[in-house]
Order: sequence, then C-alpha cells, then structure tokens
Amino acid sequence: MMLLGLEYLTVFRGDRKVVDAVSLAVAAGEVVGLVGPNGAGKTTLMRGALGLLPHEGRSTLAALPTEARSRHAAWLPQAREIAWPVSVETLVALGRIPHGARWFADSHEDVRAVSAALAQMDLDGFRHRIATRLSGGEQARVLLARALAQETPLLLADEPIAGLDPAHQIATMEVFHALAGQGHAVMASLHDLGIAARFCTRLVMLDAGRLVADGPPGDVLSPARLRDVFGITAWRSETPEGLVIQPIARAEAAP
Ligand SMILES: Nc1ncnc2c1ncn2[C@@H]1O[C@H](COP(=O)(O)OP(=O)(O)OP(=O)(O)O)[C@@H](O)[C@H]1O
Repeated sequence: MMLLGLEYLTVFRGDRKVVDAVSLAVAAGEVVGLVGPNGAGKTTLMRGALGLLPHEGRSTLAALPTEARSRHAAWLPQAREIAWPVSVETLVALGRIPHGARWFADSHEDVRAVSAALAQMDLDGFRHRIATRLSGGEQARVLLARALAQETPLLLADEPIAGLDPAHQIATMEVFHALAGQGHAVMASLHDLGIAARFCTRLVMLDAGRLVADGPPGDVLSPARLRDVFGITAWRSETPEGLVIQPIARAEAAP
C-alpha cells in the first residue's frame, strides 16, 4: 500500500527552487533514508511533502485535509527545542492530540501508546523527569517518542538519530524497522551513510534539489556518487552483517 506519493514535487524557498520536480512513492514496509549533502533539499522536500511549504506538483499527503493529514503522518523536525518545563510523560502525550486527546491523554489507547513510545525510546526511567532538564540526546529521544506516540501510518523524521549515542542510534533504526514490519513506513534524512547503508530498506539521494538516485542502499551509494555528490571516498564491503560503508577521505584529498 502506498503511504506517500510525490509527483514532480517542486518546493520554493522565497523565489528559489530548492526542490526540483521530485517524484517518488513510499510504500508500507519501507524504511527510506533521504541522503544528500548539506543544503541538498532534504528538509525542504519533507516539509513540502507535508504541505508546510508552498509547492508545485503533487504530494498525496499535502493534499489531505488537515485532520486526516495529522492522523496519517507524524513529523519530527530537525530543531530539537523543548519550550516548556513539563514532564517527559506529558510531552510525549501531546503526540496523542491528533487522536482527540486533550492536555492529558487519558483514554486507554492514549495511555498505551504513550507507554509504548516511551519504552521504544528507552525512556521508562525518564517518565517523570522535566523534559527541559535532560541532555541533548535524551531530549531528542523524547521528541522521537512524541512522534512515535502518534502511531501514524507514516513517519517523516529530519535527522532523527543526530546527537544520539551509537546504541540509541541503532535502537532507533531498529524501531523504524519494527514499524515497517507492522505495515508502517518511515522516511528519515540521515547524514551517517554507514547507518543509512545498513538499516534502510531503500535510499533516496538528493543533490542540489534533484533526485539523483533511488533504490537499494548498495546501488545508491556507489563509489561514483559518493565522489560526485558527497565529494568523498569510502571503504565499502559486503559482510555477513550486510553492507558496511565507512567514509575515508575527501575525494580531492584522496591520493
Ligand atoms: N528560509 C529559507 N530561505 C531561503 N533559502 C532557504 C531557506 N531555508 C533553506 N534554504 C536553502 O534551501 C536549500 C535546501 O535547504 P534544506 O534545509 O532543505 O537542506 P538539507 O538537505 O536539509 O540540508 P542539511 O543537511 O544541512 O540539513 C539550502 O540551499 C538552503 O540554504
């Protein structure tokens, strides 16, 4: 089942075309990594797809009425700001608002969803802590838990693992896989190409607003694209654990 369809999506920032005619579809069961250098248009693509920025072309998500959209897709923005000194539990419960919850999510479904999201992000011991008094990575996990608590078919996440320690990065990618296994889909922008190669079912590569590759991680992260798009060389190997990619040097600095 298709959960997101983009047809020639073009997104402007001011009068600049920052995403240029991108077409793709995301189906249930996929963990799609959005990769590309700084400024390639990853955030803009996702915000355009959500209908948060003016766009041309079509996004099936942006075309939904507001309420249906908030029940279909959860959005984790890049900025990790927590404005209010509320408990972790309260903050995560705010994710239930699209399902009709008020300030305190207290239906049986809401309580279950909040508990599940806290457990998924390894936050059981943080339930009653004040969210603004957590470390940067802990706050990032709380905001991810709030997005997960929405239990939407689709999750769009902007650099969801930035600032997380290695174990929590891997755990988060495993949560995405588990969601995909339950028929959801995740699209996440990622800068860690090793993680992207290892944990995504598919990669979409952007360069200067254009989609330049879309497919299995091993195909998308070819030596030529790593050189031409990212300007790097990388060590790559098919291992019993799957594809391993480790950036080594800037391409121009390579011997
Ligand atoms: N508000 C804005 N006004 C004008 N240009 C903008 C604005 N926001 C972003 N841009 C430009 O749009 C382009 C794409 O930005 P975007 O944030 O989508 O990139 P990104 O791929 O998510 O980058 P990063 O990896 O650095 O997060 C960049 O060139 C950026 O400078």
